[in-house]
Amino acid sequence: MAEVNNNSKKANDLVILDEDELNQEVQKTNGFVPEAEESFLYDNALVQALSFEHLTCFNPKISPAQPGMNLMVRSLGSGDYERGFLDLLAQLTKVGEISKSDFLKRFNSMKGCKGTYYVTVIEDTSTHEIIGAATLVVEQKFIRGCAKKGIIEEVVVSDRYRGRQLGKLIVATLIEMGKSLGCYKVSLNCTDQMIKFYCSLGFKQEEGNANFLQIRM
Ligand SMILES: CC(=O)SCCNC(=O)CCNC(=O)[C@H](O)C(C)(C)COP(=O)(O)OP(=O)(O)OC[C@H]1O[C@@H](n2cnc3c(N)ncnc32)[C@H](O)[C@@H]1OP(=O)(O)O
Repeated sequence: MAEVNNNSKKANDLVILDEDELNQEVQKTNGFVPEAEESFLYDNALVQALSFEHLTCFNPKISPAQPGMNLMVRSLGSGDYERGFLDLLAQLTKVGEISKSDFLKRFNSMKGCKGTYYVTVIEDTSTHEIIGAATLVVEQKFIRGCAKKGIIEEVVVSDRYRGRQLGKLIVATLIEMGKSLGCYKVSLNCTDQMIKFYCSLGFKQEEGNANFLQIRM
């Protein structure tokens, strides 16, 4: 549900739209959503509540609530298209041509899968640029008494901000988020070169179970 300003009525009239109506409004405006109406993929209170007190891998200490001057760790927002979120992802892999309308359709579809997609970003609040991102996907299972498993994907820090612990910060944020959401484990796959980085955050290669297989379509 979202509140939008309905200009055909009085200027301050607000109406509540369901998901389909919101998508129609987005199409009418070619994807543009005024900043005042920004919505977030998940509740930002979840990030702010995470404690990093027990973590020893940060020197100096930083946390999602205190990531450093002019930085903010939060959920992906509907306005992050303009803040360079996709340009940042392009530093990780191919992104392709994505219009604002495409972005918002995918954003709303993810938001509709409540409790599944936790795309998390770091914003430089002095420039309003997205300079770090990573995704936690929470997979629901039948095994282990209907358990939940977390998967970390698409970890990237802007090349202008690397070496400032922000990669560790965003991954540790998603690990702690997975814990607080009740995941029994969190996994990821990465290149050989990145193993040391992830092991420094507690990931382990399990003997006899460290293979990652795929078919590319
Ligand atoms: C599951 C996945 O998504 S895997 C894909 C990972 N992402 C990428 O490869 C995209 C391109 N790379 C990046 O965006 C960044 O280099 C990141 C996200 C990997 C690391 O971001 P940074 O903010 O630079 O990391 P941070 O400053 O927290 O570094 C922490 C440690 O990891 C090490 N490290 C950082 N990047 C790398 C790397 N590419 N390879 C090996 N080690 C690395 C650092 O040297 C540092 O080690 P130290 O604590 O011993 O000094």
